[in-house]
Amino acid sequence: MIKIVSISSFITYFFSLYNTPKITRGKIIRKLKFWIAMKGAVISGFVPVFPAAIAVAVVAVLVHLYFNSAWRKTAELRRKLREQGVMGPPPSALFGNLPEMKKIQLEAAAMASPPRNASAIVAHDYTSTLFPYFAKWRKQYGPLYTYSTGTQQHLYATQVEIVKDLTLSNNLNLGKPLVINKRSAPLFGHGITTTNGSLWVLQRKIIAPEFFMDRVRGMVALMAKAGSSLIEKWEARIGDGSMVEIKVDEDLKEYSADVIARACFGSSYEKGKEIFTKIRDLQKLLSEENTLVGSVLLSNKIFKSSKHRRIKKLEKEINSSIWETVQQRREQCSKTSSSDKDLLQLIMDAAMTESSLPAKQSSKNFIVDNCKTMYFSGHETTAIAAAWSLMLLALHPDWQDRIHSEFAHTCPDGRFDITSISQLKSVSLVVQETLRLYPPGAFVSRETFEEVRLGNLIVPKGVCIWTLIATLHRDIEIWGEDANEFKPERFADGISKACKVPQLYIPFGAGQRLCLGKNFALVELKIIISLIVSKFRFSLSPKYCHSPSYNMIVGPSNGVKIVLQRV
Ligand code: HEM
Repeated sequence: MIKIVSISSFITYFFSLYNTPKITRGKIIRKLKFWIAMKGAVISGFVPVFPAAIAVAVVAVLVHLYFNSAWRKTAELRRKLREQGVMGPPPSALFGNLPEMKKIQLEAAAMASPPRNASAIVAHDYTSTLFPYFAKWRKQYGPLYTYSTGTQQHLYATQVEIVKDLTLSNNLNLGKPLVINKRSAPLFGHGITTTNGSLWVLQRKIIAPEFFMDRVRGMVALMAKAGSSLIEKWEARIGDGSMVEIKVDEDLKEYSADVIARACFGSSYEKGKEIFTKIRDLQKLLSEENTLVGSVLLSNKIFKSSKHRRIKKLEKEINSSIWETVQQRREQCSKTSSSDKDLLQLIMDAAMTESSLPAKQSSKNFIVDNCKTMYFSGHETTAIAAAWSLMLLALHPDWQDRIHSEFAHTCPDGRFDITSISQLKSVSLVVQETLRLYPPGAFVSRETFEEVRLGNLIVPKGVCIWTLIATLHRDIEIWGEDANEFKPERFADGISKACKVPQLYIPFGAGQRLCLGKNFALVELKIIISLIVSKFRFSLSPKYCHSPSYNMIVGPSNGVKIVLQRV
C-alpha cells in the first residue's frame, strides 16, 4: 500500500511543478531529490521501503530521460529559429510556456466581461479572450514568434509572407500536426482531416469529387427541403402569437446534420441522430481536456481518468453504429447503380478496391474513420457559421431587408436552383463577412515533417505552426480602419478588393488542405439564411450573452437567442 501511495504522490508532486512559472530545470531536480530523501526518511520510520524506493527511482529516471530528450529537441529548434531572428517568451524547464499560458488565460478570464452593445459585440475579437497568450505575445514579439509546450516547439505565424506561402504550398512535408491528430483521434481516427502523406492523398482523391460544384448543384433541392422543415418548426412555435424567442443553435445543427446525412449517407438526421448526438458529446469531452493551444496532457496519459474511459466508450459506440450503417448499405449495395453513388458508397468502394491502403489500416477503419470525419466536419461548422450569421443579422436589420427583397425578386415562388442561388448577392456578402468576423475554425495548423521554407524563414523539421484566422481577418493593416465593423459591402467587388492581401482571408483554411466542403457549406448557408430571412424578421434577444467559446470550433457558448416574428 505504502508503495502505491509513494509512487502516485511522487508523480502528483512532480506534476504540481507544472504550475510553477519559469522554474529552472536544476531547481526542479534539486526539489525532486529533496522530496525523495524526505519521503524515504519518513517511510523508513514505519515500513521497509526498498520496493517503494526502487519504484520511485525508476520513475524519476524515466521522467528525467523523457524530459531531457524533449528539452534538447525543443532547445535545438529554438536555437535554429532564434538564429533567423524569431524570438519568443522564455520557456520553463519542463513544460515550456504552458505555465505562463495557463496564468495568462486565468487572468484574462477573471477580467473578461461580455460586450453588451451591438458595435462592441461586432468588434469583439474572440482571440483576445479565448487565446489571450497569443494576443499578449503578439504585442511583445510581433506576428512571428516561437513558444514551447515542453515536448513540442511551436511557431505562431500571422506574418503576411509566411501565411501567403502556407496558402500556396503543396508540400506534403507540411501536414496536420501530430499533436492535434493524437488528441482528436477518438473523433476522427485516421480520417482525412488528421492524416498526412500518401494516405491523406488517397483519401482526398476519393472524397473531393463528391464536393465539386457539379455534385453540390444536385444537392440544392435536398438542402432547401431540410431548410423548409426548420421554417415550419419555427412557424409552429410562433403559432397564433406575434413573436417568439428562439435559441437557434440546436435547430441549425439538426438542419445541417440532416443535409449531410441525406447528401452523403443516403440517410436522414432522424436515422443518424444517435451518431450525431454521440459525436457532439465526444467533441465536448475532448475539448474539456485542455484548451491551451498545442499542449498534450501528459498526466492524462499516465492516469487513465474516468473521462478518458467515457471518451473510449463513446468512440466505440460511434464506431459500431457507423459500421452497422455500412453493413446495411452493403446489403442494398447490389441494387445501387453507379450513377447515384453517394459519399458512403464511394468510400466503401475505395476501401474494397484500393490496393494502396496502408497495411496498418484495415478497410473497416478506413470506412468508419472517414464517415465519422464527414459526419462531424459536415455539420458542426456550418451550423455554427449559420448561428453567427443570424446573430450579426439580428444586429443589422437593414441587411435583413436587403436579403429579403433580393430573395423575393430572384425566387418569387420561393424555390431555389443553383442559378438563382448565384444571383443572391446580399446573402453571399453577409456570409463572407460573418466568416471574416467569426470564423468557426480558429486556426490553420501545420507541422513540418522536413525542413520547409516559408517566406524568408527556414522552418526546421518538427515545428508546429499556428495561424490564427480571426487575427488575420481583423488586421487593420490588411482590411483598413473599419476592420472591426460589420460591412458586408466590402466584399461587393470580390475578396481582392475587400483587402490588401486576399490570401489572408482563410475561413476555410489554406493550400492543399483547404476545406473540402467549402462549396457545399456556402450553398447550404445561403439557402438556410435566405429562407429564414424570407419568412421572418428578428432581433437579438435581451437575454443573449455574447461569449464565444472554443470546443475545437469557436461557437457561441450560451447559444444565439433571437426574437422572431413573421414578416
Ligand atoms: C462554414 C462551414 C465550414 C468552415 C468554416 C470550415 C472550415 C474548415 C477549415 C478551417 C479547415 C482546415 C483547413 C486547413 O487546415 O487549411 C477545414 C477542413 C476540412 N473541412 Fe471544412 N469547414 C466548413 C464546412 C465543411 C463541410 C460542410 C464539410 C463537409 C461536407 C467540410 C469538410 C472538411 C474536410 C473533409 C476538411 C479536411 C480537408 C483536408 O485536410 O484535406 N467542411 N474546414
